[in-house]
Amino acid sequence: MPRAEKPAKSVGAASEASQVRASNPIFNKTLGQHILKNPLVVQRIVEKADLKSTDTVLEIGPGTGNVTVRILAEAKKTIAVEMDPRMAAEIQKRIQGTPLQRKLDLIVGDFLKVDLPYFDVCISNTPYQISSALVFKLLRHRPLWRSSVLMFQREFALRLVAKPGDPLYCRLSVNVQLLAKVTHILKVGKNNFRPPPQVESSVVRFEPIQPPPPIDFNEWDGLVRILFVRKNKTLLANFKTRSILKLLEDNYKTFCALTGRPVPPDFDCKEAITQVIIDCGMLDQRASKMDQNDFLTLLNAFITAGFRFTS
Ligand SMILES: C[S@@+](CC[C@H](N)C(=O)[O-])C[C@H]1O[C@@H](n2cnc3c(N)ncnc32)[C@H](O)[C@@H]1O
Repeated sequence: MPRAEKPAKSVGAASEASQVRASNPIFNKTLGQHILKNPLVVQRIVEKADLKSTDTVLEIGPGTGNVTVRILAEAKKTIAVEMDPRMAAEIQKRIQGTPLQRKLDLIVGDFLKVDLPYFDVCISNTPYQISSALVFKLLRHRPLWRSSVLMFQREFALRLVAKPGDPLYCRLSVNVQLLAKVTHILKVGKNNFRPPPQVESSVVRFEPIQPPPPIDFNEWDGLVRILFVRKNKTLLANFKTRSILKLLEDNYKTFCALTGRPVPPDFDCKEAITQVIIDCGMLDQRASKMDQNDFLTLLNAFITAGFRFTS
């Protein structure tokens, strides 16, 4: 994987960032190349990342470097992963011979395929076509980082932050909120980009939950997937025999005992929840890995997904 050369130069000040101008390449829409042309939006994004001068920043898709030069001016080091070699050449040309050059480590490759190094903060005007995979790659990266400030298509951003009861609440919301605190921080209109995309955009800030919840993420995702796929089904219709209900009830009581959760007087939900647990191979001893908050998030997801709990 080629990396940018790093000749020794002195560290630059913030004002130098604005003097380093981009040229005008032909943009490839299939790679999501919509360059942020409004310096005020760039500034807001970088401000929201609360960078320290000691930080190593990961930038995904630096493009021609409009965001990169700002980050370079504030952080100790920037690792930028860019898939398009033409863009990588642009950014190298842009900072060549400036004090910013020695602080950039440019990786030319697909973000979804590269091994990520350590970083404190991630900032990106993301390529929207890989939004979901990008988010989960970041959230499952170890060691965990401090925060990420990322631009997405507006609807995707709203799904990230949606709460139970919101029509946009979905598997993505449940899974992301299990792993991070997510906040919508800025709406960005189409005209702030060149060329303008067809959709509106939003900036979202992530702070990972530390320590990460002690559950197997793939098992958890399996549960949530079933919740949303079976939307509007009557759960009791899924039970082949009534005898299974006794088994499920025992499982549920074990689960409550293990997690210190009182068994609710209205017991309808437990059948549904335990069924999901069983469907995913998470019998009582596996379920004990979930804590009460995880369980309640799951319960909320269940109800929001439109399950009816009676026959
Ligand atoms: C929306 S543009 C952002 C450009 C620049 N950061 C800005 O805001 O002006 C997305 C950038 O991500 C790059 N890109 C697309 N897919 C990528 C991938 N899988 N890995 C790394 N970079 C990618 C594109 O070439 C493009 O430069």
